[in-house]
Amino acid sequence: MRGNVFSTNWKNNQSLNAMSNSNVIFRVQPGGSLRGEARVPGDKSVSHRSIMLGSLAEGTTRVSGFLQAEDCLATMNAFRAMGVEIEGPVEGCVTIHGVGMHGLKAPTQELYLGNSGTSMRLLSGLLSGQAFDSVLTGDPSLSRRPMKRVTNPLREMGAEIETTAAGTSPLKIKGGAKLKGIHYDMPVASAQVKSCLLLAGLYAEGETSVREPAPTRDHTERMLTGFGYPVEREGDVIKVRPGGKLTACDVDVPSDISSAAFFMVGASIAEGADVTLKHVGINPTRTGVIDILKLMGADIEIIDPREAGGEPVADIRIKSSPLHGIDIPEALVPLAIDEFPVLFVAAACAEGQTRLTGAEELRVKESDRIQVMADGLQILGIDAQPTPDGMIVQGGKLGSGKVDSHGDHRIAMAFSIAALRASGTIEISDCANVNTSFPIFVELARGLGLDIVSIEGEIV
Ligand SMILES: O=C(O)C1=C[C@@H](OP(=O)(O)O)[C@@H](O)[C@H](O)C1
Ligand SMILES: C=C(OP(=O)(O)O)C(=O)O
Repeated sequence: MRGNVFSTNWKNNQSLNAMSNSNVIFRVQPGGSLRGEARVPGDKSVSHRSIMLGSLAEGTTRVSGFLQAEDCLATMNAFRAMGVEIEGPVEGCVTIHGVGMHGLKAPTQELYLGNSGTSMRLLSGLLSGQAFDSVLTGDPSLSRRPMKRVTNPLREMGAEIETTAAGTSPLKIKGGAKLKGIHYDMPVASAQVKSCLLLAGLYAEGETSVREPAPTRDHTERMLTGFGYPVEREGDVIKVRPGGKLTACDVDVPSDISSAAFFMVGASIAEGADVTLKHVGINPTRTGVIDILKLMGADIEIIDPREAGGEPVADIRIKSSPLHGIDIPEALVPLAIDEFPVLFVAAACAEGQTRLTGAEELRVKESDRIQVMADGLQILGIDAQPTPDGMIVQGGKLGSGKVDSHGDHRIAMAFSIAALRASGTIEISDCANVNTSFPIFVELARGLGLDIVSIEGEIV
């Protein structure tokens, strides 16, 4: 069985991906404003977890608001390849026929996870506890991202995982390892590492506990609880024990605050803007972007806070407002970790200096988000100085020019938003990966008033 899994040709998957990555260029005309109401697509983190826990549950889980984007579809395909029957997605609805904690089947080929760090890191924990072998692969960006942060503690638990010499994927996970619970003090504040270990802990002997150095998104803990699996939290330590079961339930996925963030910044910086974003997840472990923008002077109103599917949600109204530079409090960094590309754009449009520190994690995302954003802002005429763990940005006048997103969805969308305050056209290359988290970005942004088009370009 193992030979079978390990010998399949993962390069096939890679070349398929390379073909679909033709140079999609976003061309955005300067100025204009954003007005109206919109519902951005479902939360990526919650969507991934709904597939994982729904698959391991007993019974049928119905998910609504599921993010139909490449990253979450990669997770879905992985579970289908392990024998789980999943219907959809159709208009955000997915039906998962759970197979129970021990019902996954050996995949007959490598599990290709595209661009998705969340899929790879969470699955590495879950698969370490299975009886069968598996191999996890990804696209060139994911294949460069650090995996020792999960493989080291998993090996401490008894997992048998092979990586490249650099500690990157492919991850070859040997089935049948006897896992034992450990206590792990996480050196970085990472929800992916925490979730990986908690999922491995469901299959380990004894207690698994994880200490987070700062609060990180807690969707795994909330959703495990929602599926009836006991999770304990004592201060900054989260604990699970084996032997429980997951019971299928309905999951209502809120809109992704990380996608909403582009329009929060856009509406703040554009003259005369007034935007309401509907049904956005406002889990306190995700709302750093609201806190940071408010500290910069943004006009943000939280309307009708309520609960949906175990997660707090609200409508969010943002009106244009002059922003000023701040020193971003380090405690907010993990709570806004995916929002810094667009927050750097806010900083470029703010009066005075904005300083980010304590954010070295940004260097190991889909791209080096510190360097890539600083390079692009400099091309647009902004004084943006990268530092090892952040950036110093002097607010100024955004010009025009051609910038490279380096295949990073959040960089592509952040520079699109910058056009609202630019003096000329901004052209962004390598934007195909916007499909990983926000496939309807161009359409939705146009609906709110951004003058953006997506064109096929030559690969130079
Ligand atoms: O757990 C998750 O769903 C995520 C955690 C974060 O990564 P880290 O855990 O690496 O900070 C975030 O950047 C990513 O987009 C999604
Ligand atoms: C970092 C991100 O995702 P992932 O780690 O899942 O690739 C992101 O979406 O910004």
